[in-house]
Amino acid sequence: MDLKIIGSEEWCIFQELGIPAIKARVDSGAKTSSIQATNLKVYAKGAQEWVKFEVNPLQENRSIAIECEARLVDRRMVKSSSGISEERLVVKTPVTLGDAVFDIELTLANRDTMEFRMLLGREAINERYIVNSALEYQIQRFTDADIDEKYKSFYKEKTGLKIALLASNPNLYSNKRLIEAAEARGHEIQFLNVELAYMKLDARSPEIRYRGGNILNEFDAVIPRIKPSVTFYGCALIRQFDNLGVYCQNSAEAITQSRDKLFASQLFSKNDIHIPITGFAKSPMDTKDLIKMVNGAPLIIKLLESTQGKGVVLAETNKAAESVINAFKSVNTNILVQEFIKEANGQDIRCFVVNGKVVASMQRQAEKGEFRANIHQGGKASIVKITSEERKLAQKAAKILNLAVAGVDIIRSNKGPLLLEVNSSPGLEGIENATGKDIANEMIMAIEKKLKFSI
Ligand SMILES: Nc1ncnc2c1ncn2[C@@H]1O[C@H](COP(=O)(O)OP(=O)(O)OP(=O)(O)O)[C@@H](O)[C@H]1O
Ligand SMILES: [Mg+2]
Ligand SMILES: [Mg+2]
Repeated sequence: MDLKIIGSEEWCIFQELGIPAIKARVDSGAKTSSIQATNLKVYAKGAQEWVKFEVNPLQENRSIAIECEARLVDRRMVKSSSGISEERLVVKTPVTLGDAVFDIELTLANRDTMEFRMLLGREAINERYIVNSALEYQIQRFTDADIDEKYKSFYKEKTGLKIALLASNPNLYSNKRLIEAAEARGHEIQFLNVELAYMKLDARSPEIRYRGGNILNEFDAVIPRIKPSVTFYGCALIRQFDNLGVYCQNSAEAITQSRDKLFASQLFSKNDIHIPITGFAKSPMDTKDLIKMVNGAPLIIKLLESTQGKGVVLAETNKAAESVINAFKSVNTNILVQEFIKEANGQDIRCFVVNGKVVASMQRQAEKGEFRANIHQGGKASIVKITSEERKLAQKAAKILNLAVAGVDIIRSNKGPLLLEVNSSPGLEGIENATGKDIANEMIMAIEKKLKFSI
């Protein structure tokens, strides 16, 4: 029999799979051929089992994913390099090598760390070819221009950005508004539940996958809306998106910093941003002096990690302050002790900062008999005109924490405006309703601007 010479690398075509060209490493050390495949789904087609899978046919390019389907002919256990046995699916489909077309069995390798997206094994080579590993492309040679031409139709023309909304509840007002605003501007936006995404940490091919194995690799930007209870995991995910080159509207570092009231307060005082006098101590032995230090009762005690005003307490007398502080300490809870700004009369100001500018602001008035102005504590929002000092304070605070989107809370005191806190996922409902402004749209436009995308 007259056997053809085959080199160490060859181009294969899979007409039925819809793969116009894929470079294979000829590997006589492997029995069965294999192809890189992700998102595998087995299904029944009549009496047969078939499998759907995606192939990224070009090396070092995950932007093209071809959806394939082929008949499942076997399931085999293979030992991975880590020694763990895994089941691999084997499909059968025709392959074209130059003039020859023949059926080939392919193991679906569910990983994309392969340098070559395909390996051509002995079963396919034997009785057809003689391998001369000193040579390449003996069957067919495709130039870069040939490959560009073959894949031309796969490069979709971009009409908008692909944005991921990384949050927990798609039905929240803020999340619904962000989805609406992105779509209104012609972008594609996908809701991702923080807790359903998972990561692969690897220097060569880091990944983020989502419930069911889908690889998330097509996003241009992420809007993080991380609730406090998932800060740790959410920030790890944001860092992973960042590592993959995806723009994150607020960085993991910025979110982490802003969530730690003590750390944020230290950053503020270091940068000459005025806050109410604040004390922090570990030992209960100097509680009396701690109270004196912040000008005595009435004073405010705050849990380090609190939201919606839930962990903020007013102690009216020194005695009350002392027992509350020591009670928290006895259960090892970190708290801040803060002078009470009585003259604020239960009011505070929320400034919504986007890309360094205050885009809206509102005043919140606490319910009668309550000092906390939080909407969740029954506070009422209204429109307010802020002073230029307040505007500068809000913008500076967001800048110091490096937050592109921030809800900056300010309290008006006899000493002038004081910074209360900065929120990295400020709610949209209160401020949009109070001001009538389209803040969601501002946030989407801010992403376009950062990515230099014009619509
Ligand atoms: N030192 C203070 N003096 C007077 N009032 C204060 C003081 N600190 C906080 N408040 C009031 O209590 C409210 C809640 O406080 P703070 O914003 O620090 O807590 P929070 O639980 O983090 O709320 P959120 O993150 O939801 O805005 C403030 O909006 C303000 O109305
Ligand atoms: Mg807060
Ligand atoms: Mg607050």
